[in-house]
Amino acid sequence: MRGPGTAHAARSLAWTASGRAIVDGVTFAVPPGRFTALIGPNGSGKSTVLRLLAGLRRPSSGHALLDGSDVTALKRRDVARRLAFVAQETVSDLDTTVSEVVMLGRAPHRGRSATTEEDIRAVGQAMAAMGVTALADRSWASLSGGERQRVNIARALAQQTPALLLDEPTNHLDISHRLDLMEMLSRTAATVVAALHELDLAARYCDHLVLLHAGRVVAAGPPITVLTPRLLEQVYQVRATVNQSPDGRPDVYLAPLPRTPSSCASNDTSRS
Ligand SMILES: Nc1ncnc2c1ncn2[C@@H]1O[C@H](COP(=O)(O)OP(=O)(O)OP(=O)(O)O)[C@@H](O)[C@H]1O
Repeated sequence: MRGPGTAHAARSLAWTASGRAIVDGVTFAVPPGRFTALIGPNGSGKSTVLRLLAGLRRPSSGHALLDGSDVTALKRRDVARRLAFVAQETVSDLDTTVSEVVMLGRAPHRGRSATTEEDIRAVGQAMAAMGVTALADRSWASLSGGERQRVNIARALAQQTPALLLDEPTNHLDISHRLDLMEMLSRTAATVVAALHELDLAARYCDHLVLLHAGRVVAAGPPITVLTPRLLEQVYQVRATVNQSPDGRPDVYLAPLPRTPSSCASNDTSRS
């Protein structure tokens, strides 16, 4: 185990919207101090489960546990001292500088009191970790998508929580920043839970995967047990070749399923 990260768990979690079960009977445990990815196709419920774990959504039934307590029963400030959440979308027209955005991560620690040396140190370290120090005085509105993503993650790091919950943190990042981020998340002592689309990165960097499909858990465990050709075909409708690398991690190669004559006919609109 890497460090003193928090323990999170979903117990029979359900969330319903407009009469539709979006998350349905989801149960899994997040190993403390490890890097867990929620994977699954678009609309499978990854963001919803992440928000339920963060206490940002109230389950229709079941429980999201943070160190054994129902997260919705805890005070927001207590939760914000224990977990930082990075959302998928960012507000685009904030009239504020990058260093002010990162300083927002200190709010759970300082409340309304004046900025301390510790706040300044935490903000500086977080900006350095995400390579955004040179952007400190830039206006948020002027940043590119990838720069905003890195600043948002810096804000979460400045919160100095024992857990990081991130919704598609690699969004907008170029390949080198993606790898740097995954490396950092795999090394931190904090518990990390991230919704991810890149199965190759999940295979290489994560300790634990939870595969979701239509709001339910299809499989959970170490990457080698979850990223199997059978499960990937069943959930993503792709053909997967999986080899085990010397370090025991899966090497995943994905290709489209061969098209059957009937699927070709139904997709071909040029003759109609
Ligand atoms: N407030 C809402 N009202 C109605 N439907 C919703 C609501 N929020 C989410 N959904 C639906 O719930 C399903 C799961 O959404 P969610 O964002 O959790 O999926 P996801 O796995 O994170 O998807 P993606 O990979 O596309 O980001 C989707 O079909 C979405 O349209």
